Amino acid sequence: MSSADPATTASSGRPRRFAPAGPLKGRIRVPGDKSISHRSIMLGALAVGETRVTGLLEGEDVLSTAAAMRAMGASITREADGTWSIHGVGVGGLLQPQQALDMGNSGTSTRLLMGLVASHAITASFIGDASLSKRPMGRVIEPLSLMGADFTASPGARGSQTLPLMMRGAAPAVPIAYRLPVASAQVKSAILLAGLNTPGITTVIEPVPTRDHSERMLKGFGAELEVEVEPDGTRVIRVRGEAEFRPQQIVVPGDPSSAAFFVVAGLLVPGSDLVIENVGLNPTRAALFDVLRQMGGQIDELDRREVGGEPVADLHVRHSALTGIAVDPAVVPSMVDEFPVLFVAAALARGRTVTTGLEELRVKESDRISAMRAALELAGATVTETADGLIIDGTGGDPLPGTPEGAAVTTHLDHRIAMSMAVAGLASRAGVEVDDIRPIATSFPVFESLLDGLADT
Ligand SMILES: O=C(O)C1=C[C@@H](OP(=O)(O)O)[C@@H](O)[C@H](O)C1
Ligand SMILES: C=C(OP(=O)(O)O)C(=O)O
Repeated sequence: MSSADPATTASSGRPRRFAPAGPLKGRIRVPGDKSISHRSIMLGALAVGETRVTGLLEGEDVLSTAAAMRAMGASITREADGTWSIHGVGVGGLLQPQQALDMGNSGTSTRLLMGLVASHAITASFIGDASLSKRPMGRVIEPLSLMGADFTASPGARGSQTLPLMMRGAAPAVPIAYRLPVASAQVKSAILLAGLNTPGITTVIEPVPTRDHSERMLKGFGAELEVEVEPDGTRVIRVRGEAEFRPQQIVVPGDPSSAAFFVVAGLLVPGSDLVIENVGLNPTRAALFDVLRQMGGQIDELDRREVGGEPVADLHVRHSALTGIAVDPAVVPSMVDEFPVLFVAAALARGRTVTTGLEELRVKESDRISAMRAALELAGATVTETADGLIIDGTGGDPLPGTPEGAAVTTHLDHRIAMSMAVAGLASRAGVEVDDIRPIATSFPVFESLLDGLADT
């Protein structure tokens, strides 16, 4: 979604009603993992020679990353069979972009690319859509400024720590040892990426583990990176700068955050029995499936294997009677994007589900705690909002009433609210009207066609 596109205003959204469905049956394959796709393009763009990527997610967020890396000198093309070919510029070789980098709706693109630019002698302006322009960038501005980068708020910014922002990188940048004040893989990755072109050793101290795709992939490309785990679980990640990258052949596994919508739909819609193939199950990502199993969800892993250095399995999901639980806040980073759809599962469970420790959800594409409270209430669920989560009293398996005639849930340019409420619609009596489904294309462009295909069979 281009930030220059006037259609990004909520008033001109594309609405859709998601109607109750019959059993979901069959086999589907969800697109590639968004986090891994972003990183394949960024790291491929730093390797001299050809990196080939199969299974890349061709969602708008990843395409924003690709456009930005092209603007900074990489050659990135898609071949007819869907393989992506990347010829990079070498670590330290990024070129001055001639135009503002349009990050669309993507926080990952913005924060990770700021990391890359921070240790190059280039200046870049970052712009984004209305949702991204509200999101906090102070969390990367602080460490990257310590490394020597300089940030200037542009006219029109809401504050000094939101887009549009102009940044001037520093070469040489200064290596830092930085303790993450917030559990964020984006902040961790921004610092590690900045460290690649920084002399010496850059250290990130991570008290609460977050997704580790950057660490895995940086090692694969040849960076000298080590992770030390302290007795209390704190991870100390060190990367040596002035790295030389070897181009890679990357196979991107299916995105567990996209599979999540079909897993919950399969659990909630009576009679469903489906297999979702090739789902990435990296332990730093897969906590939703464990939580749903604790609630009584029948989710079996078939043919567990490795794809592109990540654990993968096919997930067999059957309709299940769910029971509410208190979700352990320790799992939050390993399912941070899956809470909106977990709330939908909770709305149909028997008894109460309590979630805590979700402050970070308030600074995603929307405030996902309050957006989901409002959306579920409109669909007839019983929900209480707290400072750091939702308390949901489920129906015990009965469908939700659905949205009243003439009313639609508001998605606030947030793909995960739109898809979660689509799932709620399948498990409702009257259907759920969603005000704007266009944001779904940021992470899951084939969501509707997969859903409609399953419901037809
Ligand atoms: O590093 C990544 O690829 C991501 C990290 C998470 O964000 P935070 O680091 O802000 O938690 C997640 O919400 C986002 O969808 C993707
Ligand atoms: C938070 C998300 O993405 P990003 O931060 O990249 O916009 C998401 O996909 O749910």
